[in-house]
Amino acid sequence: MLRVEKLNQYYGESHTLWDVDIDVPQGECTCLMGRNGVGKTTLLGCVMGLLPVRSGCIRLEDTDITHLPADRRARLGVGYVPQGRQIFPLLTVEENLCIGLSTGREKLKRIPDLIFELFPVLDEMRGRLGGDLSGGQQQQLAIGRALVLQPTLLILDEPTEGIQPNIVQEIGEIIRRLCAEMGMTVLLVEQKLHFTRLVADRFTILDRGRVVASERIERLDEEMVQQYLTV
Ligand SMILES: Nc1ncnc2c1ncn2[C@@H]1O[C@H](COP(=O)(O)OP(=O)(O)OP(=O)(O)O)[C@@H](O)[C@H]1O
Repeated sequence: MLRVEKLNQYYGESHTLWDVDIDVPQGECTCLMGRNGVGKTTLLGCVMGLLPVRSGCIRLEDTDITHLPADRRARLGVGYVPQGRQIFPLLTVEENLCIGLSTGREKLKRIPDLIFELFPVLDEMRGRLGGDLSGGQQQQLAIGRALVLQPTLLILDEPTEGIQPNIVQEIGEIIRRLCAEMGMTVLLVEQKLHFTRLVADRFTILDRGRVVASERIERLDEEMVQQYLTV
């Protein structure tokens, strides 16, 4: 579904991603892992079209998207939930959800019922300001807002960061449903190991901008955890 090949990225003269290859199969959840600063968010930024790449290739199904602007990628079905959620605190829940409607692949007129089915709390809080929601509810809103565009590939950057455990569990179950029941493809950055083992089918570990492991999640062993993930 998504294939990144020999990707190199620089911030100025600083070489950040080195010949990165990653394969994200259709209908599965792939987790990008690694310690702080290894390049996970940078890689997501490249896939989303928010950062230019120096060389290499990014393919979405049969389309080479390496040099397409971010809005074209969104229209091709790439949804993004950024780190820190970035919801609009002074807009209501409903207004936050509506933001993406007109930029979708088809011009959608209303928020799909699925969003409120997945996140009943957003239905209950439609009229409340985004800024009044708890951190967990804001994360649900950010995921809901990305789903309004009905993406085929959903990208999430640390969706459980700073969130209470019961909502972490709920978000995990929703990601599983998106893949298993709706055939959505998910690429996620996550640091919490137990959450990763719960939701991911596959993992890729980055270390200092390079891919050092790419396997099915059952193959994530203690040695890799110690070598590349433990701080
Ligand atoms: N805008 C920027 N300009 C220059 N260097 C940057 C910029 N953003 C990130 N970096 C550097 O690029 C490297 C990779 O950062 P990145 O945020 O992609 O890592 P990460 O694995 O997502 O880390 P974290 O888990 O802390 O979010 C780091 O050394 C970081 O300092």
